[in-house]
Amino acid sequence: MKITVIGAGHVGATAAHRIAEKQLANTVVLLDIVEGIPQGKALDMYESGPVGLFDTMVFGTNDYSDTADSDIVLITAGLARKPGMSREDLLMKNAAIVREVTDQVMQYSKNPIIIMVSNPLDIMTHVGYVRSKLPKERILGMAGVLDSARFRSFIAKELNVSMQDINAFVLGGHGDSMVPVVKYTSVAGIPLTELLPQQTIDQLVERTRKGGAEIVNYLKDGSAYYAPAASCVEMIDAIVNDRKRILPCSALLEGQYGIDNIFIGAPVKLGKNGIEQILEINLDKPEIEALRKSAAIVEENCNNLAPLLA
Ligand SMILES: NC(=O)c1ccc[n+]([C@@H]2O[C@H](COP(=O)([O-])OP(=O)(O)OC[C@H]3O[C@@H](n4cnc5c(N)ncnc54)[C@H](O)[C@@H]3O)[C@@H](O)[C@H]2O)c1
Ligand SMILES: O=C(O)C[C@H](O)C(=O)O
Repeated sequence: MKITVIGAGHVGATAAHRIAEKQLANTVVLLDIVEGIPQGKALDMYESGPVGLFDTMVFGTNDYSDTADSDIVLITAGLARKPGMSREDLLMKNAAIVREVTDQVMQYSKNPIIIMVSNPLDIMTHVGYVRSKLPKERILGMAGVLDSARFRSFIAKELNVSMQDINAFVLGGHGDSMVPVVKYTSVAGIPLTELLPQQTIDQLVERTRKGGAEIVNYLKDGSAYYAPAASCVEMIDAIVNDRKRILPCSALLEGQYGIDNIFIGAPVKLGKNGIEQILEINLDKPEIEALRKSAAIVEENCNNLAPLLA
């Protein structure tokens, strides 16, 4: 198993280290446009092997030929937002980067599974899909696992219970219009609505929607990376170990939920072939409307990018 991580910044480097530590691949390639950074970070990671107890080969490069025949490619290259910015403010610059990166990746790997991370996430996943020409099962975006993890962590803190017992789904686009689905949120199988008053649930939902901005406002010069990297690795683990996990991921919808030809967060079954199924769960009317509204925002941004995608 060969896994390439494009972008040796905060998310990319943290994810590469976790992949190596968990021995999810024999080889991890870390690639960045900046010379020296991927080489130095990868060597540092590799040298942690004897004490971290892993044998994964990790190496850094600026040369795409080193990524040849990758099984999985995680794309984290691009700009991160600063306080006051929305993810959509990164659209044009990151679309140009993701386009170039995807083209380069596909020159050397014929049939990888690509996991997009760069923002604005759902739109960048669309860019990756159009440029890579991969089957829709083999390109997906990471956001729902992260947004759900944030929601789960806030619930665990509020109730003072283990995070392990909390199930939650955040669907929709990875932006302010994301859709935390309270109906399917439970603590050890007990519906959240039986454990917390609606007002508290509403506050946790709102905090989840603004979870990315909360971190950006603390960091000032970049965005979250520990929880994002952990979320990427959960998806990679599901694919590498063919776990058939049901996880919220940005996937190409073709009619599900009344949404067509748009990448957006939906529950998917993730295994060795990538997206093995998109689940169409029963949503209440306000949730369906919120999901479609979220999809409309993604669609509008994709339309703005049409000239760049050609
Ligand atoms: N989907 C999510 O939930 C999620 C979570 C966190 C971050 N992100 C996004 O991921 C991206 C990376 O975030 P970060 O914190 O790691 O940023 P970062 O600035 O720390 O790292 C980005 C890296 O990309 C590299 N890069 C830029 N252009 C490149 C190119 N053409 N080819 C190869 N590498 C290139 C940079 O040199 C840098 O090392 C941002 O767009 C951010 O918004 C998404
Ligand atoms: O908030 C951001 O810009 C980064 C990422 O999308 C996040 O949710 O942490």
